[in-house]
Amino acid sequence: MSKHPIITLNQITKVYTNGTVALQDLNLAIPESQFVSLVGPSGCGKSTVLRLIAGLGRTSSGSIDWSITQQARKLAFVFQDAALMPWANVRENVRLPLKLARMSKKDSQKLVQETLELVGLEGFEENYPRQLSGGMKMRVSIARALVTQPNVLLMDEPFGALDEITRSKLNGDLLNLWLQQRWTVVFVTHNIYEAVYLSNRVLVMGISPGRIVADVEIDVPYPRDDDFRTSLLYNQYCREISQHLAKAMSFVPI
Ligand SMILES: Nc1ncnc2c1ncn2[C@@H]1O[C@H](COP(=O)(O)OP(=O)(O)OP(=O)(O)O)[C@@H](O)[C@H]1O
Repeated sequence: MSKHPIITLNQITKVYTNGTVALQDLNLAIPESQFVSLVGPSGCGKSTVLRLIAGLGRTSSGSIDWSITQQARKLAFVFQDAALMPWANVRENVRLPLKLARMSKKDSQKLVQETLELVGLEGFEENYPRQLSGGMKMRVSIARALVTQPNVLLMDEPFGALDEITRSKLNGDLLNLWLQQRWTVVFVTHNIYEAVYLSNRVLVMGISPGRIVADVEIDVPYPRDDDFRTSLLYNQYCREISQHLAKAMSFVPI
């Protein structure tokens, strides 16, 4: 993994028009190909960080610097809600961003099929969203992001609505894909175990104002498997992050 930052957030403050200070003086450098997770109490500004990186909304002060040109930047977003078009089958749902980019059906065909195979959706091309489980819908949503061949993947609690077994399977599959493709990933989750399993680095955010309170490197080689999930080291990382989180949460009125 390159240590060279692809994205640098410099002294970012974000105040929404209603006066909410979502982020204050946030500094963060994300190396190319890093898998970084953001965890923190509800309202600490995790989604705001993702949106600002995506260019959806302006910073109130500070800057976001990229080491690659705007043209070379290919960002894709995955949300918790798969937000599929109910009237279109899997293939057409995945083709949507290419269609919006005015790529012809013929040109997009191979790319769509390759992406469907990559995420394990071969054989489901003709299915409609109502015929798919929650996990399969999320696979379609991921495929729709990957079909654009991004170099930065922004994921906002993508597996938050899934049951544990499905989440665990998708975690493993996502890691395998990342190992092949090495996008830079910024992953928001409320789940510490998921964050530790997936990431090179876990950032714990605090609230009022939103800021980074801990930056923990998960110094464990990939591929990571079930042995890692049951290891002492894994539990130590989870405990360390949980303690940072508890401290951050102690300032949250419940
Ligand atoms: N468009 C907006 N206008 C005003 N306030 C907003 C807006 N979007 C977010 N906020 C506020 O900014 C703060 C940070 O919100 P954000 O959604 O980034 O937090 P989060 O950590 O992602 O929360 P959650 O874990 O609940 O999704 C919250 O207080 C939220 O209410």
